[in-house]
Amino acid sequence: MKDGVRRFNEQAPEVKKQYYSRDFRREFVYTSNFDLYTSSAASWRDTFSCYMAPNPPKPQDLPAICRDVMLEYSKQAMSLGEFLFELISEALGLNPNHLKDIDCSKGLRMLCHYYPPCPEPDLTLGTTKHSDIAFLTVLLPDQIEGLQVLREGYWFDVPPVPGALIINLVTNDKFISSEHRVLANRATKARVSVGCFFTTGIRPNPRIYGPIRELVSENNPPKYREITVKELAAHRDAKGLDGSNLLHFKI
Ligand SMILES: O=C(O)CCC(=O)C(=O)O
Ligand SMILES: [Fe+2]
Repeated sequence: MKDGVRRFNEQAPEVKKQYYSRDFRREFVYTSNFDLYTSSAASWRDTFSCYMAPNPPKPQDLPAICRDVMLEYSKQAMSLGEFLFELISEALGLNPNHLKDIDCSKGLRMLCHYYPPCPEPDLTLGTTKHSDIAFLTVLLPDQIEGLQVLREGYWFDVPPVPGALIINLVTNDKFISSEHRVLANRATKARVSVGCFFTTGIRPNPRIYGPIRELVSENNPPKYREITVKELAAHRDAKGLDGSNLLHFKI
């Protein structure tokens, strides 16, 4: 999959240009800094993205150079995600199908990042501090380091482990969705990562989500108000990457 991201990004600008857009309603969007106009600094990275579920793109909407691998990889990520939702439901003391039954695994958005070597890495970041807004993220990182996670006020490097996937998720603060960032790339080769985000994003989805009713009580009251996935995604798009987007919905 990472080779596919590299192949796409290392094509001539004239070839990539046809996919470049800032209209995120398009099937396949290749862009640089989705938050260019809201963020205080530009990040040293390009990204292509696509919603792979529940309505997969038509194969012809994907660039031939990474089409097959995107379709196959997202299928595998979907099965892994469904399995993880079962485990997480059990870990929360719920029926194993609980999170699947409320459609947490319904939508899948793929974000493929390409971080070119940065000539002045102390002046910017690859990805600014944020927490993911999906129910669950399956991240395939690169062997080139850069990813850091915030823990008790300190930034810790996430060491690259060959073949490992990093899992991130959102709950009523039972499992905390970690804040993380990526440093600008100091290597001589581009850094690549692939995030599979379980979310329907800005696509229509009337379901209302909030802290799971079975888990809240007088002693453990809801910490967040109920919202739609679209509201959360629209908030993130308007505000850009900036710390925890969920905070805005905290009661
Ligand atoms: O590139 C990475 O390792 C992380 C990217 C990331 O945090 C994201 O896409 O939300
Ligand atoms: Fe992230």
